[in-house]
Amino acid sequence: MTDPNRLPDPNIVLYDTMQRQKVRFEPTTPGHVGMYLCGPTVYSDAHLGHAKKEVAFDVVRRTFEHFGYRVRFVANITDVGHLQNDSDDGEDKMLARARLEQLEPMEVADKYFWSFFKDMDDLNVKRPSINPRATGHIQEQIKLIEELIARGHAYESAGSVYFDVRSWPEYGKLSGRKLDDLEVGTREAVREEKRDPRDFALWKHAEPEHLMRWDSPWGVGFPGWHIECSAMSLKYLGEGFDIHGGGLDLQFPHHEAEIAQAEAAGHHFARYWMHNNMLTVNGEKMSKSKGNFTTIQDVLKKYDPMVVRFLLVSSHYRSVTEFSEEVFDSARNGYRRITEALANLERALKDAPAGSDAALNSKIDAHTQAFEDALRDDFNTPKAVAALFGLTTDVNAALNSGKVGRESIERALNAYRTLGGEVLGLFAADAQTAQDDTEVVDALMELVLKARQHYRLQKQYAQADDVRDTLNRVGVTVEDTRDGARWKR
Ligand SMILES: Nc1ncnc2c1ncn2[C@@H]1O[C@H](COP(=O)(O)OP(=O)(O)OP(=O)(O)O)[C@@H](O)[C@H]1O
Ligand SMILES: [Zn+2]
Repeated sequence: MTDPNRLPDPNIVLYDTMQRQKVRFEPTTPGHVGMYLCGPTVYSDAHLGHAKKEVAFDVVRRTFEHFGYRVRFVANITDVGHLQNDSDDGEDKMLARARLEQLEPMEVADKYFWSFFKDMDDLNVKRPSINPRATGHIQEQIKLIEELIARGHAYESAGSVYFDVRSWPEYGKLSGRKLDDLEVGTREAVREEKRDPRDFALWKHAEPEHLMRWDSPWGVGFPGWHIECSAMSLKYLGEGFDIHGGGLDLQFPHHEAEIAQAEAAGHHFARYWMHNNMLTVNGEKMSKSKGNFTTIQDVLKKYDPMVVRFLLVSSHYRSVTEFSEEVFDSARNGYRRITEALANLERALKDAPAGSDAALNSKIDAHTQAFEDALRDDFNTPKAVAALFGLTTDVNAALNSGKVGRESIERALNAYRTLGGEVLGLFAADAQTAQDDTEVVDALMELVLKARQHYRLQKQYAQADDVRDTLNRVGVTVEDTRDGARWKR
């Protein structure tokens, strides 16, 4: 178990997209971390790409908690304002889906909100401390837009309000884009409403057929996509909060717009920016619009959720994760190696002698240290997983060489449960499953070995060898000792 009295670790380093380098994390409030993560637009089932992002930031959160910080993790739900093609015109993604499924827009939002949380629960992603929805924060968004108008950074036009990018020279600082190089993607009609085609919508006038609508100082309308995140992160995390996260593809325009909206209104925004890289299929980003996606639920029909999570943490959050059957198979084997060592330890604990094994203890401590150092260095999960494999090799060697003292077994079990379980989140239901399986497997093996013994006593050696060969084929070896037959895998 993570020590609940551990003092906040001052040596956590993270890659800050804004500063374009690794920097040491220094919290605004000592011992606390405020994190905001851009959540899903709830109009369809989540795919494996979304899982990469959620698991990546779940590990960031768990790492801070492990290192003695109290984390407030805010992740929003976008249920209005995200227009198709991420631009300022086109239909709202929620409304398009509502039409397709013949549902109320809020029914669509709730349906996919719950399916998203079911997926995340399955993947053992911790629930956010606060999970604000855009439609529940219309007042906060209107207030922020009013502040921007008052300061001369936004203007009303035909019932919509736009952010005036020319009034804010820092626009582009996160993504490194120059205003003059930006493409202009909107239709002519929308362009005519804007002073500059690159201005983006803060509030949109709602046509009579538009179902999601609210009163505002500028008439009936709905908020733009970006404004919700500036308003809700500041509301729940306060000025100059610590970390803002999201997918690399959100850097522009979404995060750029979030920063401009908050800072131009006079607020201090996020102090560190973290972005996860993409999950790819044949080298291309998995995405809904490309149609090359596999939903999390479809993946879970075939693979254990903990194997999926293991696959995701086996690559770094800032690296691309390529998705294929082969990658899954190797993740399954890797994950099994670790859970089998855990099960072997649990089995060994039952009749472990008292005492401790100094050599094994120091190996366990060294692997724990390597694991923690890896995570301190920009949440390097592949290196942390390598430390778990190192632990597994040493644990297996010790168990195979004879009886290990109870204290050392408990120390190893604690390392697995803390590092693999609490920090990487890899043993959700499985810690239980591994234990249940162990009991079943033990009972079955006892029966099988009894049957083999019976054949041998009857001098039916061919049958006895057949039992042993069959077990060998599935990786179980049988040893005949003076105390009877023993098996191991
Ligand atoms: N393949 C992916 N790998 C990692 N993160 C992803 C991937 N696809 C989407 N995300 C992240 O999930 C969040 C929501 O993405 P979004 O709903 O736009 O998904 P999408 O499949 O890219 O949809 P669309 O193709 O319609 O843009 C974003 O933060 C995005 O960065
Ligand atoms: Zn956002």
